[in-house]
Amino acid sequence: MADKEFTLSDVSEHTTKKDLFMVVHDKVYNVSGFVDEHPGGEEVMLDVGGQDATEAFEDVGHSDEAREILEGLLVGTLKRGANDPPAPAAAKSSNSYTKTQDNAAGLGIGAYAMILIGGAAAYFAYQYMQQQNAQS
Ligand code: HEM
Repeated sequence: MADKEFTLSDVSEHTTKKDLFMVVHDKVYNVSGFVDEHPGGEEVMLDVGGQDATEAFEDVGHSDEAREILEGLLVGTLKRGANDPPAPAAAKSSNSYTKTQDNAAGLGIGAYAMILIGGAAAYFAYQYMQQQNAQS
């Protein structure tokens, strides 16, 4: 069922709360069962129902958990016709947001490593000096 192909006009026929489809990154999702549970409210889901919701979905910077839920709602792929608008550009806001977090974490680990290495170097230098003093 998940490899079924839909056109944008097929998707646009599912716009009610009980029968709601949306497109995210050229995949078609049946979100009817999830509308009531959506933490962002049903209003926004109904707004993009039957349409390409890629930008709306990415603009919010949804979590990985949200993406997992999305996978469970997959019903098929979008077949773009010659007259259809092109696919929106690949994820931007949410990705750069996660990347910033990754970088911050990376820096954090780097900083800890510096402190550890610096501490160890100071310790050995101190030991060395003690030895020198003891010899003289
Ligand atoms: C099937 C598609 C969608 C799924 C599975 C989904 C799932 C979720 C989940 C799990 C959250 C909680 C926060 C997080 O984990 O990121 C969330 C929050 C939110 N979603 Fe969605 N979402 C979908 C579509 C949309 C769309 C199309 C819009 C918008 C226009 C939207 C707007 C929001 C907003 C504004 C929040 C933040 C709510 C808050 O923090 O108060 N979502 N969504």
